Amino acid sequence: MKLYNLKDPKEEVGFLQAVQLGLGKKQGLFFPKKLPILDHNTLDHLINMNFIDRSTQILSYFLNDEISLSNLKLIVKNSFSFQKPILKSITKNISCLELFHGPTLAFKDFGARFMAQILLFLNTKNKPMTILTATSGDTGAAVAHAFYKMKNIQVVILYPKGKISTLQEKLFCTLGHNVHTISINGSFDDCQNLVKKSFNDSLLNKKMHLTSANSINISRLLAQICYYFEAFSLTPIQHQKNLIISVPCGNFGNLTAGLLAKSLGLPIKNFIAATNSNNTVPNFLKNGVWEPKPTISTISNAMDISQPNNWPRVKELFLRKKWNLKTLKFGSVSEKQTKKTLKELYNLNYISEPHASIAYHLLKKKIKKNDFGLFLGTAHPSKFQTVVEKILKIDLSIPKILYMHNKKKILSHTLESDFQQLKHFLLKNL
Ligand SMILES: Cc1ncc(COP(=O)(O)O)c(C=O)c1O
Ligand SMILES: N[C@@H](CCOP(=O)(O)O)C(=O)O
Repeated sequence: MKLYNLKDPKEEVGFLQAVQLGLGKKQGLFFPKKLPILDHNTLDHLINMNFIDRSTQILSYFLNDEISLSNLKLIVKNSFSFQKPILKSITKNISCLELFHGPTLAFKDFGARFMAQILLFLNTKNKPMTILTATSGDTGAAVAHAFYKMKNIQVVILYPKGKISTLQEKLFCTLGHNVHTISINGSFDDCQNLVKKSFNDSLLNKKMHLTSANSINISRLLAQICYYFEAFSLTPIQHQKNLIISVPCGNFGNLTAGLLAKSLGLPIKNFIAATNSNNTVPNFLKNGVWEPKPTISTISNAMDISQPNNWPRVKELFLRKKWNLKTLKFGSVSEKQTKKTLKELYNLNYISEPHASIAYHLLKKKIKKNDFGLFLGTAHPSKFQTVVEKILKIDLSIPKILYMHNKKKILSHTLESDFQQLKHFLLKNL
């Protein structure tokens, strides 16, 4: 697959090169030159396949010029070697697609583990690499666990100090070995900007061979396409033609993957881009003005992002497919409404968490009479134990992985949101 740089379209790279580079020149994102389209028969056939075989097939439409089908199958098998997505019925016409049954209890496991397997496949020449990643809570753990103790790989994770949940922090900041965690006095957007500045620094790049495991990296997004096909396949057949998917959005990687699935031909009727009060995209879709404001801290902390990184990819896809951006549904949900919705879901016998509740609220608001709606369950409620227990006035049972990590000591360093400080730290300690 050839990809071009959205900021400098003359820069073209292959997929394996894009994975290693992360970002292109001028901090531009890579985007596929060709967007495969599947015919009805192929789609029907795919929908009836099992998750691993289908995912291999889907990824092969993009990657068959660089990875053989048998290698790809092995990569996919090793990446998605955990519980596949589950559909939980909430009301007559709304279900939750739970994507949080992987090793770190969030949807990020799909993309992070796929990227790790791709690098493992590539790393035949024992070339050392440093994975530099920013997290607002869940990417950090998924990346740390996917690359933990991997030969020739160092992982550096930046996160906003005091702005992620305790259990999220424990899950990736207690590992040690090749996983280095740094809490930054700032927001997630500050962390993401530090990552981008590092890519621009020739000394850091030369010494550390940097790449990113954020959704900047195209490998993350390709892997995430696969569970949209699973969502479709799990949807009762009579509802498949009226399927609406509500996506809780932060960096907009998940929505981009869903739109890529649609661009392949998966007949998803509509998407809802659901944000918390960090509403740069809803405001843009409303009035056409791109005006990121300072990041606001909310109880859906993993979505506290005001400069969503993948928006240029969403815009490019709409342009390339000649889709009208006005057809994308959207909304921003307040803290008060998020809490109210979490209680509402609980009264429907479903324990959720703030991110998915935001998606559910907007889905309920926008769904039409004959539609069938899915909202994405992006993280396990127990990752937000304190908040969920306080709002619902219940005790949550905690999965073993969180319980084990919670007993361990946090190993993070703290830095200011200052590139020179970070650069000095990296050159000295890694
Ligand atoms: C639990 C949860 N929900 C939603 C999101 C938003 O996803 P995206 O950044 O792909 O828009 C994130 C983080 O990204 C998350 O961790
Ligand atoms: N919400 C994310 C933020 C980073 O998003 P990514 O998809 O670009 O890695 C997180 O949990 O860290």
